[in-house]
Amino acid sequence: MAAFLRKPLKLALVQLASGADKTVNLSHARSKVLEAAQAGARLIVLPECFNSPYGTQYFPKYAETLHPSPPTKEQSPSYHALSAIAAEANAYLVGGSIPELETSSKKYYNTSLVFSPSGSLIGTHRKTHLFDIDIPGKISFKESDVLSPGDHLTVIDLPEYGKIGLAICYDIRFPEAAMIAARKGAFLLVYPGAFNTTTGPLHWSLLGRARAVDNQSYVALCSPARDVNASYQAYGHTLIADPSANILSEAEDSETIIYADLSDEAIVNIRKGIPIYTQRRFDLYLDVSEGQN
Ligand SMILES: NC(=O)CCC(=O)C(=O)O
Repeated sequence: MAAFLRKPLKLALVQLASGADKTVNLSHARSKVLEAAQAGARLIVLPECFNSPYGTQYFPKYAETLHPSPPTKEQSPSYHALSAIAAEANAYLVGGSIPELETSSKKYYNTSLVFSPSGSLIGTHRKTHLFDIDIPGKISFKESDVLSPGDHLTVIDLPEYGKIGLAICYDIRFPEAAMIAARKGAFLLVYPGAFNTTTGPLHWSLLGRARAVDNQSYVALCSPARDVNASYQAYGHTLIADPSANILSEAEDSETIIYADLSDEAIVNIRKGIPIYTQRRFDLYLDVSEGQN
């Protein structure tokens, strides 16, 4: 069986505490990413909306312009900070997500930027499924009041290691995207996310483990730390599941970094033992990865 993960990889997820001041958030993210790199992590992940509070009222205020690429420092301080942090850490960096304003269409997106250890941008993902829910008496949220959905699924090649699938938070509820990334060879599915204290306890861990067991891939969910004074309280519980859907590491709700050592053997062994990859019945149902480039 071909290697999915070409060599062992230490993964770090930073459950970052951020507030209203973007400059402070960027500088705090830098110190936590460097701490993770110092501990040996070579792939480091930040949370959804890592440099701002999360909420529709905040997206326009914190939005940055990413096109034409590369943007200027004025257009996107976060782009430049993340690029510099990745280079300083000498690690791959999934820069959580930031609100993006595409000036030509005047549309806002929830966008993740991924940088290589040399600080080059190697991938982006615009959240494709917007978080529009209404659970009476509990939580009502409508990202689509402000945001537009992305129109691409995202798989990124980390040359020394292999491929990762990247999506954002609510995207995890749609198993097709994860399955497509895994069938394209992703060893890891990464979700910067910010579930809340209603749906978090219900589904966060379940969804992480579900995507792992469906796809026999590693899964990483990276949340902001909970801020009890925020209008939207993130669930926290950043976690890493292995390809057998065991939780390798899980945070509580305060700021922390969690780590896991990923290996190809864990993927190969579960796929040998429970060979769903060769048992699918595409004569009975569609292969969702068919036709996806
Ligand atoms: N930021 C998000 O997309 C939140 C998703 C969420 O909480 C959910 O239950 O799904």
